Amino acid sequence: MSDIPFAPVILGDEPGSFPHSVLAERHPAIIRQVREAFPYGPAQHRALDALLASCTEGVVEPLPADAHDRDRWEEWGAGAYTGRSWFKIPWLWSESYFYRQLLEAVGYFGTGPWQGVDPFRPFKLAELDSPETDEELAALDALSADDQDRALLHGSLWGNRADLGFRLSTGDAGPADAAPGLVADDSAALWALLPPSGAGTLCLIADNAGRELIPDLLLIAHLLERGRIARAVLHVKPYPYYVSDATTADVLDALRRLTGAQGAAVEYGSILWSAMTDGRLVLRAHPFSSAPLPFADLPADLRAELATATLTIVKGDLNYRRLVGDRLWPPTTPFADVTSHFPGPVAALRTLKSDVITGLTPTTEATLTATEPQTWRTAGTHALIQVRA
Ligand SMILES: O=P(O)(O)OC[C@@]1(O)O[C@H](CO)[C@@H](O)[C@@H]1O
Repeated sequence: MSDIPFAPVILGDEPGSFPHSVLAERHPAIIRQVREAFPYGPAQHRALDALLASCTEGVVEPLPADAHDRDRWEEWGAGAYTGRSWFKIPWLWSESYFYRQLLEAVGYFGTGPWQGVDPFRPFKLAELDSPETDEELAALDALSADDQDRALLHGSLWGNRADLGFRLSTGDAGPADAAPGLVADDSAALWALLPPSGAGTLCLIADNAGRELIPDLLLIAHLLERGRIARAVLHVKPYPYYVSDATTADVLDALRRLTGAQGAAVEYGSILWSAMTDGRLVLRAHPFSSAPLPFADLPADLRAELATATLTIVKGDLNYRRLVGDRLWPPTTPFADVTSHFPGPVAALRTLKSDVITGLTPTTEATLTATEPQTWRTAGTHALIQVRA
């Protein structure tokens, strides 16, 4: 990465900027929603009050002395950021730490009865049970064999619009815009890495549960069934994160949703069920998956594992920020340059929901800037498929 231009790390300290609005508005809204979603007791409400005060007007507070992951967070930078304003440290770090502290407040990591209760589960289940999910599953019945590659890839890509944290503060994404929906499309390179009769392994670093995870699972089932891969490793979060990020429990809920559906969805569900049973589909919930750090800092074990993959698909906006670095790159910075640290071939499937962007052509950047100067980076109305082989 030495010959690529310097780009500043994104902070949340500029009023009016997207990162500032996430810290100042989205996080308080998430605390409010979580508070209303469960009959939490007085101690949990007090802890949520304290988190609200800390994250809006206060400073980063340390984890409890006996927190199981206190040392890990020290390694991830807690020593440097404790005592500082949430707005004046890297935005990626602030956001991740917010979710860690929110789980602390509701007792997720405690030894009491709320241990392991996902504060976002009601939102995730509502989405999984929605009529939109029914429609998306029913649409599988109409897919011809020739359409499946493209439709399932695009289903997984645009499924990334279904992000509950995003919708909490903005409402659903709007209609398609003047500039093309796809701002970069390396799908030919992606398919070239996954030829029929492939014996390789796909790693998919998942993003959201529900209406994003279902199409991710459908894509995996399709690739296994078509023989484009022999094995898949699905990386999920070790604990609830960014409201809707997928955990193991969410994968199981999604799988049950498929097997309990009708038509083609059931067949996809049973492909996945048997692949999990016989070891062709493996789940991983590595602690680094919810680390506040870019993928350039992958720990050695995860780096070695991803190095063996035929292809790693990195889903979603947050994972894109971690893949290329959460920095204000010039939009035409080559994607291959900013992902040269990654241990193997990598594809990003992402709808644009934050300021980070790389790999655009000058023409695409100019069109977007001219037609949608305020919104193209963050509104979730554009998407990209970028590949570094
Ligand atoms: O990773 P995802 O689900 O696609 O998006 C996560 C997101 O909604 O959260 C961040 C702001 O909180 C942004 O990176 C992005 O807009």
